[in-house]
Amino acid sequence: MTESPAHSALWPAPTASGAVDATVTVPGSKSVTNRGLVLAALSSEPGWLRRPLRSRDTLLMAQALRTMGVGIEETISSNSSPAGEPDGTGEAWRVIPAGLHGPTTVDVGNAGTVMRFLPPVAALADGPVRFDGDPRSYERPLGGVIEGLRALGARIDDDKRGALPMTVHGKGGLDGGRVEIDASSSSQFVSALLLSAPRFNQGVEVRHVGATLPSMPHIRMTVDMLRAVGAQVDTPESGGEPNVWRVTPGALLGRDLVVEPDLSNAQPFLAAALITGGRVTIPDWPEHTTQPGDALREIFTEMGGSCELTEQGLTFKGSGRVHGIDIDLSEVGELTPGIAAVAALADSESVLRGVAHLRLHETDRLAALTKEINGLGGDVTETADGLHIRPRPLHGGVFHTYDDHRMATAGALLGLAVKGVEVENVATTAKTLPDFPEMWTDMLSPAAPARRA
Ligand SMILES: O=C(O)C1=C[C@@H](OP(=O)(O)O)[C@@H](O)[C@H](O)C1
Ligand SMILES: C=C(OP(=O)(O)O)C(=O)O
Repeated sequence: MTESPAHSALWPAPTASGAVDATVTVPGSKSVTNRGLVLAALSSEPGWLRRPLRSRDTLLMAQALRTMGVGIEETISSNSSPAGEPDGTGEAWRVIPAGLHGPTTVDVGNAGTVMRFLPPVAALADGPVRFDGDPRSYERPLGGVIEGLRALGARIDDDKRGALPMTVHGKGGLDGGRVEIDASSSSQFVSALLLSAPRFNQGVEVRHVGATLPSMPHIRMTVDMLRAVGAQVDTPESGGEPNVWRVTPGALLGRDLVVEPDLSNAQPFLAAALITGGRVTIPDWPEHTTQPGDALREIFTEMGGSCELTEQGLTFKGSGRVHGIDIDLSEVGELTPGIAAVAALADSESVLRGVAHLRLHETDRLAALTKEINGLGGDVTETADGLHIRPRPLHGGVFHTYDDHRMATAGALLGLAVKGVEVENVATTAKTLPDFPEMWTDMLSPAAPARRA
């Protein structure tokens, strides 16, 4: 299977020579793009995804759907609306649903969204679909999806019991019904079963029975996007039982979806304003969103900045001071590496809590952040469910990334304030933000041109 390239190349992280002042256009959301692709593929009519994210995770998703029979046409123009009118949105993908079929093999890379969202789709296909991916994908939790699908009527051969690689023996449909799963290791188990559920014969009732459930905004995103294509979903928030979601069977509509910028990928740029006491504007920041990255407005304000949402986008200003923070990040776990990097440069200690499940992300993020920040002279300790960060004067050195895009951007952040930081394999940012090194350099250049992704 395709593995992320083993780059040992070192990228000298640029030091900021002063306060940054830039406008940075951030490409589309990974989470929205990959949900949009799955829902469009399951619809009863063609649909459009505009400004999709083009990165390793989303190209793997598109390729996997294609190999199961779905048509995905990529167009890059300013004239790509269904009516042929100029719409100015640039890249657009037209998704043409078709009968899903095997036999085929899906490469999940190390994309949680691909390895969790697609097995239920494969259960609807006619024929076997083999799932394989990067070595790390074998270690990431999948039990809730496998056991959940079995309970709903699917046949799955998982050679290693509860993990990849595995084969889903699709029968062209799935009974569906009630299922209990423990999604404490990943909210994506719940999202996965909900996304395909309108196509299950009986829909689904998913009951989460574990002690904790991370990343609730991502489950809300799943529910919102299902409703936007015509699905009927009952949730705890809509008066249902706690930890229970129900999806009614029914046809999904082909829609025209404009993908929001990825607010979690906006994090390093906002953090640059905070660390340097500068100012960064992110155009197209949505007024309302389910993306967890929206929480950065509050989190980085508490850490010493201020922000304003205008027609130009979100403008975040640093004050020249960076404060530590004591915070439960369970809802927004994917923001942890960036927050940890900022916290290591703060004027007081930080405690980051509620993120034990990060040990099973792209890498063990708690161990990796501790080791790499301490390798530069920091003082970070792992707790049972997070990190305790005591800022210390840092020095240069190699910041290892463990094939984790968010480790690479965390290293770049430290490099802004610390001379001689070299980020190993910055190319791993291709998972969700292939242009990161170029965008970072542009942000730091005196002219700081506004880039259109
Ligand atoms: O559903 C999604 O799009 C995601 C859910 C979260 O996963 P976990 O609940 O496994 O943390 C998040 O960390 C990941 O980056 C994207
Ligand atoms: C945890 C992440 O990704 P994945 O979708 O692979 O779980 C992430 O992007 O921080």
